[in-house]
Amino acid sequence: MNAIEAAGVHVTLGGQPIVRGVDLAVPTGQVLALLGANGSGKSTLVRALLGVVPHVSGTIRLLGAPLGPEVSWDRVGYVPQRMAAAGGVPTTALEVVVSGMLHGRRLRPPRDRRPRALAALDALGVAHLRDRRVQELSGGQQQRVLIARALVREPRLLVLDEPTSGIDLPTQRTFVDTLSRLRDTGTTVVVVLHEIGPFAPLIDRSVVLRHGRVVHDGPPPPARGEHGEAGHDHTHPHADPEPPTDGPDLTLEMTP
Ligand SMILES: Nc1ncnc2c1ncn2[C@@H]1O[C@H](COP(=O)(O)OP(=O)(O)OP(=O)(O)O)[C@@H](O)[C@H]1O
Repeated sequence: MNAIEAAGVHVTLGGQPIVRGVDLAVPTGQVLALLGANGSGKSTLVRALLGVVPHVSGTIRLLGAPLGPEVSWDRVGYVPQRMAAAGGVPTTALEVVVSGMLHGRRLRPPRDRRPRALAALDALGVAHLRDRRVQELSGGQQQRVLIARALVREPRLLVLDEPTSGIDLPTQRTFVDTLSRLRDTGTTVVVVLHEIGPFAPLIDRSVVLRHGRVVHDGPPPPARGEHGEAGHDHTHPHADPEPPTDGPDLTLEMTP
């Protein structure tokens, strides 16, 4: 079975086409890296796949069910790129992680919530921050709390949007180890990255977006330091050049 099955997905934001006809089938247990320049549509695509932003056309299935209430959301973990403003409500790191155990059909956290949340924080090296307000944590610390919130669900599908931005290298390695263990249990992982970096040993497949379209789908590009190899320029955080804005796409894509 495919953990994600998307066909012909188009997303429009602010009147602009951002995702332009993406087909993506991710088999259960695969670890897929989604790469592309800034603005190429990576975040928008994963948000559409999870129903966070609407798609204007195409079909999406997650864990075998059409996007909607039939999806087993309790088994889907999502780490957004940034922590949404908590609206001034004081929330501790532990409370944020406990919230990861809630979903539409379980509005009360399980009895063992505290040890489970603490174990998840500990796996990311931030157990000592459990009682701190997340608003007062650094960006990297907040990011680790968000990852812990996604892991505590024991997801079958885990989607991470640039999870290691603002996280130091030793912690990135610890996180990659945690992900390896998840992969060994058959979890499907989709991770948006700028650089494959320490993730290299984990990645089974890479998909590169450009102007909201898939321009590469296959083995991961070579690691850093191999400049000049095919695919190299797509994996760096340069801005995606302005896409063609009018007329039939095909013609304009070919305009020099
Ligand atoms: N809510 C929105 N309204 C209008 N345009 C948007 C909105 N959100 C994103 N965009 C535009 O969509 C394009 C793709 O953005 P997206 O965040 O998906 O790219 P990305 O590949 O994830 O980039 P980055 O690597 O910088 O995170 C950008 O040009 C962005 O300005």
